[in-house]
Amino acid sequence: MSQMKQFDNIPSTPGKFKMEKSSPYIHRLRWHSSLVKLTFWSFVFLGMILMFLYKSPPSTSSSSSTPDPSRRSLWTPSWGGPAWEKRVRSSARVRSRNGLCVLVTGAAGFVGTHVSAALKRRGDGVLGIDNFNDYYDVSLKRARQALLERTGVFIVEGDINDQALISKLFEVVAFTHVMHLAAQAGVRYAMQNPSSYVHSNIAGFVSLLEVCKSANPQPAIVWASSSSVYGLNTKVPFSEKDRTDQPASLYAATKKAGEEIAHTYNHIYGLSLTGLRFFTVYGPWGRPDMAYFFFTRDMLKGKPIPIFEGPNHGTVARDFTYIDDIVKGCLGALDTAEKSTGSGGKKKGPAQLRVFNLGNTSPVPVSELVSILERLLKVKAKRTVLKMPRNGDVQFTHANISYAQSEFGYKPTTDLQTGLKKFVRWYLSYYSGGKKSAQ
Ligand SMILES: O=C(O)[C@H]1O[C@H](OP(=O)(O)OP(=O)(O)OC[C@H]2O[C@@H](n3ccc(=O)[nH]c3=O)[C@H](O)[C@@H]2O)[C@H](O)[C@@H](O)[C@H]1O
Repeated sequence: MSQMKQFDNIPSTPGKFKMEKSSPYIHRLRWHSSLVKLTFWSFVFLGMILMFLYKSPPSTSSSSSTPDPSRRSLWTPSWGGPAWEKRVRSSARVRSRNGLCVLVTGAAGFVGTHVSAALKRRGDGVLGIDNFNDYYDVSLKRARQALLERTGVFIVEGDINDQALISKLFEVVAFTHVMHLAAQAGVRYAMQNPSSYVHSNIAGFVSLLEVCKSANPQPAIVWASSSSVYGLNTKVPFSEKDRTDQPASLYAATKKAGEEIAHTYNHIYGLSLTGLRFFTVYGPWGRPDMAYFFFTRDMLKGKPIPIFEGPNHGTVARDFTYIDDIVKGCLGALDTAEKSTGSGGKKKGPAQLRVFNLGNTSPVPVSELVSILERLLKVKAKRTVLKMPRNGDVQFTHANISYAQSEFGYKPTTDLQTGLKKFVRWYLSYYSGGKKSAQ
């Protein structure tokens, strides 16, 4: 303590320290005190170095992580080390004969959670990765993570733009498949934060493909495109053969870009790539930014519900698709994905390139969705009819699913009434008793 006092007396700004003429005794005293100071600071410095080495992951490569610059980063990269690798290996271990070994990106997301759980249930090896960004309520993502952890799925916290991390995962596990679901979703939010779409849906996808093309063996990749690529098309139902060159939102444009990028990596490197055009997926553990979710929340709070209508009071409708049907489609696409043909970054022959609609084939007007919710919640909605804003929305979507049906027997079986019933049951139990509040 007395020693500390001595140090306290030393001016902290060396430039302001005034040297005085002094006696030899004082000189000796100063010299002695300098030695004590030097020893003390050496220990402090050494301690800091040891602390730093202890805290940092053994792999130096994590320092190259590049979280989304446009968004508050809620995770600190911490990966690597024997214990971490053991968790990665154990989560990805295949437990059934001929099972797949799948890296699921966006595993704490809505579709990612359901697909990961379904794969794990069949005995496939599953490892998740998610950056836990704050686009919507992070606690919901954490709850999904906890759910998956209970089934033995480990989610690595990291960004798909972190090539060092993804490469490390491929070093530790020879994934046979990648289910790529990490994305910046939402058609309207693109007006507020355009760069987050470029970061996740374009740069992130390219980063992931760069690692996949160099992996040995290369995995087969199934990834989430979107019904929004049909943009301003008016011919229904939407078929994979239709044009997709008039997107109505930046979200749609980045998904369309993803389809072109997939073509390139398939062509140059022999990567097997399957894009799935999801049609307004809904269900338990869903995304709070989607209409069915926040309509439910706001109706329960007695708040008004903005219902969009098209020109001339035209109906706005969606081919709402229940999550379990989407999961079956994802598994079907994974199971029928052929192997990539390249190795070590070199193409050896032509590889599979596919794109499928995964919809429900029966569009429902948004006003009808609200009526179903009214019956299920036993609440009268305060409807406010608004003109559909020109910020990314399209008036209707309707999938032709015959291609997915013929390739892997895709056949949706859940109508909106049944699916919403399951969603509402989940919603009420998840947010029960005011323990958690929907944001
Ligand atoms: O298929 C997709 O690829 C996309 O599906 C989803 O987009 P959308 O179909 O637009 O879903 P969602 O916002 O729930 O609006 C549903 C309906 O409610 C109407 N809607 C919406 C908001 C509102 O305030 N009022 C309203 O009437 C609105 O006009 C619409 O008719 C995903 O979010 C997107 O990430 C992507 O996956």
